[in-house]
Amino acid sequence: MTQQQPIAVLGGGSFGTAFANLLAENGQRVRQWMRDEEQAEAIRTRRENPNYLKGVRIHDGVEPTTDLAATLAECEMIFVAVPSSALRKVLDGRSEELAGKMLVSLTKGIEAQSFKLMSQVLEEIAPKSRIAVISGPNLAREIAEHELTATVVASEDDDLCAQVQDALHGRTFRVYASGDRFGVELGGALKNVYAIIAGMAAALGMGENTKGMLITRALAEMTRFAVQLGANPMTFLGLAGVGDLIVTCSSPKSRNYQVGFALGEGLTLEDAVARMGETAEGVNTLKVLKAKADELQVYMPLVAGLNAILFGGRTLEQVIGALMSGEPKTDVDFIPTTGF
Ligand SMILES: NC(=O)c1ccc[n+]([C@@H]2O[C@H](COP(=O)([O-])OP(=O)(O)OC[C@H]3O[C@@H](n4cnc5c(N)ncnc54)[C@H](O)[C@@H]3O)[C@@H](O)[C@H]2O)c1
Ligand SMILES: O=P(O)(O)OC[C@H](O)CO
Repeated sequence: MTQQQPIAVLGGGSFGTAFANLLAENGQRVRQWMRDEEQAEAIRTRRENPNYLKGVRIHDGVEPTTDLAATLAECEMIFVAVPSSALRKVLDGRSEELAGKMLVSLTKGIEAQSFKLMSQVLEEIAPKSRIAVISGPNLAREIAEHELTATVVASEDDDLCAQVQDALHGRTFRVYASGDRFGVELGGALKNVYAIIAGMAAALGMGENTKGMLITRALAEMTRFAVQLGANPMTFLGLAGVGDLIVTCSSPKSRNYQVGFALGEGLTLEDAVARMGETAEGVNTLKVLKAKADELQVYMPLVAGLNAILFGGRTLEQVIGALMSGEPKTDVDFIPTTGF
């Protein structure tokens, strides 16, 4: 009998660890690649990641490894969970090793210079591979602790979506499919910026009305931007849009929210990021998003306001004042009535 082929997860952080465990709990053999041999050895011997998701037992079906070439050679389905700043570095030059493989990005970020989403970077690095993305309201710790969770796998390749659904579906994890890879991935990247703002608002003790306004106007803003780039606005009404926006803007477990909270408490951006100690994609996304919104002339007052506070020397009070006294606007003006 042939042995079932292992599945790879690239990344030794919170999300890579949560996904490796999820797959192993579904009966898959998993190779979790990470760069740090000390961390891999600790997982091998203690069955716990020493740096992330403390207290979560790593399933025996997860084999940590630092051998990337062997991992890519052995696995057909490869989940990528390294930060956006590292993805290109990790896989560049491996086009032939990745040819024909199923590559699924879990990374929610935008490349700084190119404004490419991570699946677009994967496409460039590995043009002969099959590519999908996963995005949704998916806090790593909640997945690892078996809170009921849903996500979206998006690809133009229906068979790939079905195979990913098959690998991930379990008692506590449900996977919806979508053909809108760009919209799903863009939603996951953009919401991180608004989670920083929501964290700031929470630290300042702002009310529930404020939270409702913030999340709804954030959805308006990100959808307006996405439509300008040609995305389907309906995708933003799904799990990878409003679903992820709600969880990330409401939860102190979100690292982007934590950075915002620390900023609201008066820490500098540097100290806020250092105190949190994990990846907060929203900080880099904010910079590239602000530049792109300016270039495309898309009205994004929340992005502009946060950018002015973090990089423009404005105070929070000044920005709130400007946002509240802006010219009157229409409520739902961001979904075109035709064309989609
Ligand atoms: N944690 C979550 O709840 C969650 C949920 C959904 C999506 N994501 C996305 O997953 C991606 C990874 O986030 P995370 O939560 O695992 O981050 P993390 O901070 O928990 O871990 C990042 C990991 O990447 C590794 N890394 C950094 N640079 C590297 C490099 N050059 N080569 C190899 N490894 C490198 C680090 O050593 C660390 O193990 C992010 O884009 C994030 O937005 C995270
Ligand atoms: O911890 P964050 O802020 O990176 O958010 C995690 C996930 O993206 C939530 O879906």
